[in-house]
Amino acid sequence: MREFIKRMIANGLVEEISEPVSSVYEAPKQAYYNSKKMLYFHNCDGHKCVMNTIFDRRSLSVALNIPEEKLVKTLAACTYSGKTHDAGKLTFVPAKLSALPIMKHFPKDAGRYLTSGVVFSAFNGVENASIHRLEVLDDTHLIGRIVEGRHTYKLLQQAKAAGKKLPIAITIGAHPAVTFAACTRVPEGKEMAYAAEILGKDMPLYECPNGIRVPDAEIVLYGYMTAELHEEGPFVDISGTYDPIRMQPVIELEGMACKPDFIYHGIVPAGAEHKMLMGAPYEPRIYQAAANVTNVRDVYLTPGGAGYFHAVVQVKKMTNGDGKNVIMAAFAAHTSLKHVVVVDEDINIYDPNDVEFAIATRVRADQDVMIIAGVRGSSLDPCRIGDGMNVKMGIDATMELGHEDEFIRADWNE
Ligand SMILES: C/C(=C\C(=O)O)CCOP(=O)(O)O
Ligand SMILES: [Mn+2]
Repeated sequence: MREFIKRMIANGLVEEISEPVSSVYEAPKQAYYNSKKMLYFHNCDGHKCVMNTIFDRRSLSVALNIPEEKLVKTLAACTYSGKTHDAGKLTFVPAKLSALPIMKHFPKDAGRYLTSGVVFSAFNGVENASIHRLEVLDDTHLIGRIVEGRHTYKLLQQAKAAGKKLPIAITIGAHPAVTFAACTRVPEGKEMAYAAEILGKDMPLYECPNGIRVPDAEIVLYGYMTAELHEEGPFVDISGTYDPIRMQPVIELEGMACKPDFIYHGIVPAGAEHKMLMGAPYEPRIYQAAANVTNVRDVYLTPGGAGYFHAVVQVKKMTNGDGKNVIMAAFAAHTSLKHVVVVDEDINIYDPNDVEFAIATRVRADQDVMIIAGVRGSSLDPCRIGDGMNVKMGIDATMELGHEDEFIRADWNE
């Protein structure tokens, strides 16, 4: 993380704040409304703290060391083949969460939450790394929002079936490539191979006393995810609305390892960094899936769709009907996607007005709109049915092949 912060400072992308700021509401509120730079607080409850580490495509480009215009294509070409190596054991002291500036973000949140923690877990030789929001219960206990059906949930179910607790470790302030990889739905066990491939180097992993391996980070916690359930939430999540109370697994912490003068990383829910980390990792995945259907040019998860629920896919169709297959490919690649629009190469997918132009002039709703009911969506969608069922919509806003002249906008370069 520190090398990345130095590069962001060198790029003029960091605002350093020396005035004292509270971890309760003040720091999150500043990050929410001041999202054009990384915020580096030098006194957040007396600690160093960064927020908005990745807040737009330029900062993502700096973090991953990939030119901005090549991000989606470069990441889509990854094969999750990076190498890691064991680099020894970490030294821990007893866990004490109150020693960290863990933030309370919104007034009706249930309490303080770790929001940048990458949870590493392993069971029967299968490893996983994913970000989970973690509510603070006391100095040594957290409650994790562990979404049903995802990798961590599956490993916990296996541990419980074997009458065991799931060994876990949590990193705070790892390299952004680690966080980005942990936010990506990659094949089981491949998150750190993806991060190492992005970084272009063999990545050291350090062993915790419970056997879990973690990359370098400012703070490392280790312990066990248990079968015990506790109320978790309410909590403002990606949509900016309060996600409701659910019964979720309790995590019991044993140890904590902090770098001297550690830098804490906080992510304000529904802020720019949250939207980038929830959405950008899915763009290469949708790109890969759409590339199996037709010529795909680019993919964008839009901020208006909370960076997570809406995508625009830009293609050069080979045959009529490709648009509908791209819609289905996008929904398969990102199962929390709710609405997707497929457009041609002449549409600027980063300009909502241009996308709207395509919808306004190239869509006949009786033939170009695909409605899918009874499908699993995101548990974070306030209009979900139950805890995740939903209705999805795809819009094929591409021109009819052979009739492009009727749709292309006039200009003076003809
Ligand atoms: C709860 C989740 C993310 C967060 O807390 O920001 C994951 C949501 O997973 P879905 O599959 O979209 O329900
Ligand atoms: Mn995973």
